[in-house]
Amino acid sequence: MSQQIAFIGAGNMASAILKGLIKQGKPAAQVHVSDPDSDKLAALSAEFPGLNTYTDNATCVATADAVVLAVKPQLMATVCEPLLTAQPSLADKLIVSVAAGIKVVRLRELLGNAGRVVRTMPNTPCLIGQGMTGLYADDLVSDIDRDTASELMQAVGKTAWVDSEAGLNLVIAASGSAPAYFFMFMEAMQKSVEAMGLDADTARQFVQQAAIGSSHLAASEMSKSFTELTAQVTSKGGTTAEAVATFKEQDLAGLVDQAMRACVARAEEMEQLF
Ligand SMILES: NC(=O)C1=CN([C@@H]2O[C@H](COP(=O)(O)OP(=O)(O)OC[C@H]3O[C@@H](n4cnc5c(N)ncnc54)[C@H](OP(=O)(O)O)[C@@H]3O)[C@@H](O)[C@H]2O)C=CC1
Ligand SMILES: O=C(O)[C@@H]1CCC=N1
Repeated sequence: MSQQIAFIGAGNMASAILKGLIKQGKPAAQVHVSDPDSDKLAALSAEFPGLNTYTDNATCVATADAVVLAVKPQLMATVCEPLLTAQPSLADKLIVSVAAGIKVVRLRELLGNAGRVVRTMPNTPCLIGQGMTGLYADDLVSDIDRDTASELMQAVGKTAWVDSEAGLNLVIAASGSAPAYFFMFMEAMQKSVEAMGLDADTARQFVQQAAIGSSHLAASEMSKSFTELTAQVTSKGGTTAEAVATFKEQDLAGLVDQAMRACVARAEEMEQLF
């Protein structure tokens, strides 16, 4: 990717993607990033000499071929407004949004009918190159632009396209927000064994490594369903069976379903708000 890429916002997601790109060999001089926080920009510049940093978004996008919008959804309209008059026009650039709950049609409206808009939904494991990003674009977006967006997000993990925009809200529930669910589950496990007598560091080490090992096992055994992988652990009359029975009695699956549906409902609500 020999293009000039601009990031609006230097927060978690933008800095993860730009770091991934530069670590993959993209010259820092081809990367531009803007943020109101000059300390954040200085830290990135120190890490990546040659990186172009700005506190003015319009200047940041001026020479860019692709612009990554990585601000909070609540701020998107405010951030886009001054870009409407940017020269050259954003209509000539590929726009990649990482924001939850802002549809392509709204992004186009905010950006003066810019046609080349790709929506993406990454997750925080992008920070260590282990992310998963869902992408969506409509028929107005060319294969070349789709490839550029895929390449961009592959700098920080795996990617998959969804063929309807509503599918991206399901990606939020399944992947974008999902690290939080796993961390909460791990924390609950850690707290429980701590309460029963294990020290905090040891508890974390065991819970964390169990999660890492289980994820890798699932990924290396794609022919097995999660039910089959659970059965592999569950000895008849043994310990796991008791834990699994408790989860079933308390309807863990129902609780997870409720949480996932709440996540999707909020994404849909945000589509009306921002
Ligand atoms: N966090 C996550 O797990 C995921 C987030 N997303 C999406 O990514 C987007 C960014 O989230 P995330 O990276 O977590 O958020 P962060 O708050 O870490 O990053 C947003 C950045 O935008 C900066 N900013 C604020 N105002 C402006 C402005 N006017 N111009 C330029 N930059 C500005 C913020 O600066 P300051 O802090 O100084 O206000 C901050 O550095 C959101 O839209 C979210 O929906 C998508 C998938 C996962
Ligand atoms: O919570 C959020 O709205 C964002 C989108 C997915 C993860 N974080």
